[in-house]
Amino acid sequence: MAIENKPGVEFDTVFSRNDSLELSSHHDYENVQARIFKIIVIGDSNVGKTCLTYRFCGGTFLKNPEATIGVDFRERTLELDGECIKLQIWDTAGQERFRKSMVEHYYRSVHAVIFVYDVTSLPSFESIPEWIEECSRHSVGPLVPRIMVGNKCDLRDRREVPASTAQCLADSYNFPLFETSAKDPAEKEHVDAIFLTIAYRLKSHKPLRLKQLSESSSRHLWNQREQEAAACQC
Ligand SMILES: Nc1nc2c(ncn2[C@@H]2O[C@H](COP(=O)(O)OP(=O)(O)OP(=O)(O)O)[C@@H](O)[C@H]2O)c(=O)[nH]1
Ligand SMILES: [Mg+2]
Repeated sequence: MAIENKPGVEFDTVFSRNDSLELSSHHDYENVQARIFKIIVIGDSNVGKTCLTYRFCGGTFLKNPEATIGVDFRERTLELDGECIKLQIWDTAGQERFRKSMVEHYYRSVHAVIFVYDVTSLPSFESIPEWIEECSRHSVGPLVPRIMVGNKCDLRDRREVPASTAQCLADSYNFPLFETSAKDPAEKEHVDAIFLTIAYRLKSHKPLRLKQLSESSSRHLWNQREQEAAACQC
């Protein structure tokens, strides 16, 4: 469950000048040096972090997701204005017992942070300041872009968090706010747009170079072992 990088799950995406979106599995990036950016997705359990990241990287709504243990990795390569950029997305566990040994790894060398709450769960929204604090405690610099996402907008009659309240909180931190649904197919392009907003902001930032990819991959393997060990109750 730890490393998800199956063929067919990662999509290459080309953005033309007018930003219209085109998914393609035929682009050959093998010989292209992609800049790699690490994005972590944080928030209470059950808010839809896994479904959102799966929607972005896999293109579909993931039915019956299990609670994330430690972290799941997904990635998607984008071509922005002719430049190849790889977003390496860390889908973190919301449940304390599944994240405690991993927290240091989540925040290390992160390039952007997405805080997710569920618009139908006031407690998940009220937790956002704690997640923001945790992020700051782990020395994530002020220049690292942060955004807030309210998920499950499709459940209109169950909404507990008014958009205006969420906007006030986002404004108080100076974060952009997006509301969306990982489930509603009509929101698919909006989910893409959220990650695209981050990608454009990161384009001018210092990248994690390819050289570091192998180091980072071995860390993932190590993390996987650590998760397995943590999950073992014996
Ligand atoms: N209606 C609706 N349900 C959603 C949406 N996104 C996720 N869900 C449901 O919410 C539940 C939790 O989704 P996950 O993506 O596993 O939540 P998570 O934040 O990854 O949870 P942890 O891994 O425990 O931290 C699942 O039953 C999903 O089907 C959405 O946009 N709309
Ligand atoms: Mg999850």
